[in-house]
Order: sequence, then structure tokens, then C-alpha cells
Amino acid sequence: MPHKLIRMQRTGDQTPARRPIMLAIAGDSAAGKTTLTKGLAEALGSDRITTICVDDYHRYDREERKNLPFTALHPDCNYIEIMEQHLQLLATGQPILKPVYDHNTGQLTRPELVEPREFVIIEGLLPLHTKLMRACFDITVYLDPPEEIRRQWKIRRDTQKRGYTADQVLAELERREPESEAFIRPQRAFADIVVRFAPIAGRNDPPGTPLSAELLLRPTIRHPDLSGVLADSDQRAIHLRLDRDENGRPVDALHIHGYAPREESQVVEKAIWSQLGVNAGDPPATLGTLDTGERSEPLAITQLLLLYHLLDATR
Ligand SMILES: Nc1ncnc2c1ncn2[C@@H]1O[C@H](COP(=O)(O)OP(=O)(O)OP(=O)(O)O)[C@@H](O)[C@H]1O
Ligand SMILES: O=C(CO)[C@H](O)[C@H](O)COP(=O)(O)O
Repeated sequence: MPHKLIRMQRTGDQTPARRPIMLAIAGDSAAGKTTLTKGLAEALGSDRITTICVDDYHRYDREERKNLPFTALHPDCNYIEIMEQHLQLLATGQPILKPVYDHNTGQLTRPELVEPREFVIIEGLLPLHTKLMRACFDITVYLDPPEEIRRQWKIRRDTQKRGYTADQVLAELERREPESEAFIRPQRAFADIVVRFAPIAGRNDPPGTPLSAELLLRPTIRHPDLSGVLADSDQRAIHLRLDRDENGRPVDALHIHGYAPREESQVVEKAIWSQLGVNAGDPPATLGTLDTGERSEPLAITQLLLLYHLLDATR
């Protein structure tokens, strides 16, 4: 039962170094994992946080993958056992020699030494794939945008930054679909928080309205008491609703509205930031930043809630 062993090791006295707080951010390609991670890393500062993208554990480079009967989403296309070993080492405060995959060239390059800092974020396609991996995390997140939105994000990102044509991206998405269903989406069930950036159904907001966010706050971890924040806001920016999870169980769903006036969302951001007790003043301006240069208040509020969890886990 290796997953039990890692739990024992993390809670026992033998842990050689102070263990970091481990956050997993899982989801399909272009689901927004890097975007979410970047804001957290900037808010905490590079001296406090280590971030790793598990695309680095691809077993084959881009050229080799062209001739394989499976895609980068398949566990057989990734060094899953090495990922498990490395997660255990990081979770117990030890350094790793991490492989490196270069998205610019599609090649595997020289490995790099990574030391876990106070917080470690592991983001990627399969960080919650096995029981042993899941046992390494304090907080687990799954990004679950509607497929149509993820498709738009992937086409834009892969054509602008990874050298693909739109037709190549569409063909690859189709090829990946069965593996997405088999290996990526099942991880949703293991997340403490499921995040969905999407327009609010039935509202017909004008084009350009920032996406809203819905966060399922599962009772698998202790969530912040938002009663003060909710009471202070007039509920246009944010509200909590009792919903049903995929297994039919009741679950809290936090709705963060992209259509709310920016000033109202920022009242909520300030209230959550002041609850964190890290710093006087305003929340870091980098929260909510998209790579298009636009700002998303629902993204900023989501990042603040994850910051709450990271800091709370240290207490
Ligand atoms: N919350 C959001 N609101 C609007 N656009 C977003 C959001 N999150 C991500 N995007 C857009 O989607 C694109 C893909 O996001 P990102 O690179 O963060 O995905 P990813 O999950 O890290 O992808 P991959 O696993 O393929 O590296 C980005 O170019 C970004 O502009
Ligand atoms: O799903 C992905 C996660 O980023 C990538 O497509 C995968 O990592 C392979 O990279 P590339 O498409 O650059 O060859």
C-alpha cells in the first residue's frame, strides 16, 4: 500500500526536511492550469513557491509521438512511476532531478534540479491519475471549462505559441477525445475544488463580458468561512449555493460573476485578502491576469481562495 506509506512518512517523525504544502492543478490541455498557477506563484513570490508542469514527464518527444497509437494524454506516453517517485520526494521536502520537455521545440532536454520551497504547485494533465500521486497533495483542484471554450483557448494558444495550424489543433483534439474521457476527466472526481470558467447559462451577456466562475467546494478539505465576505458584498459579484455533485451528493457551489461591476468584485477581493493576514494593503495586482493582457476578476477571486488554502494549510 504505497499510498499509505507516503501518508505515514509525511505525518511521521522521519521526514528529513520540513515538508512543503502541495497543491495539484489537473485538467485537460488548455484548461487554464498555467494561467491559474502563474497568479498564485506571483502572489507568493519565487522564494516561497516551486511550480512544476508535469508535461516534463512526457516519455516521447513531439516527433516520436507522431508515430504512436496514443497521444500525450495517455499514461503510457508519460513516466507515471517517475512522477510518483518525484511527488513523494517533493512532498517529503526532498529535491528531485526533473526531466524537462520544451514546448517551443517539442524536445526533451537536460534535466534540472528542483528543490521544494514552502509551497509546491504541480500542474498538468495527469497529476491525480494514481492513488499514490493523490496521497502526495494537501489540496487538489480540477479545471473543468466547457469543451467549446477549452477548444477556443487551445486553438488560440497552440497557433500563437506552439507553432500549430488551427486544423492541426482540431485534428489533435479529435484524436485525443477518447483518452481525455478515459484518463483526464476521471480526475475530476478526486478534486477538493472543481473550477469552471464559463458564461452564466441563460443570461445572454453581450460579447466581451468576462467569463464567470463556478467553484464546487467539496467537503474533503476545510474551506474558508466566507460568511463575512458574502455579507459585505451585495451578492452581485459572488454568492454561495447548495448544489448537487456528479455523485448526487449535496455540495457548496461558489458562483463568481464575470458580469458584476469590477468595483464590486474588488470589494470581495480585498475582503478575502485581508482575511489571509499576509500583508496590509491591496491584493497583488497580478492576480486575475490573462496572457492576453486582459483581467478577469473571477480568476482573481479563484486565485485568492486558493491562496487561502495554501496559507491555511501551513497553520
Ligand atoms: N480563466 C480564464 N479566462 C479566460 N481565458 C483563459 C482562462 N484560463 C486560461 N485562459 C486562456 O486559455 C489558454 C490556455 O491556458 P493555459 O495555458 O493556462 O492552459 P493549460 O491548462 O496550462 O494548458 P496546457 O496543459 O496545454 O499547457 C491561455 O492562452 C489563456 O489565455
Ligand atoms: O497537451 C499538452 C499539454 O500542454 C501538450 O499538447 C503536450 O504536452 C504535448 O506538447 P506539444 O503539443 O507541444 O507537442
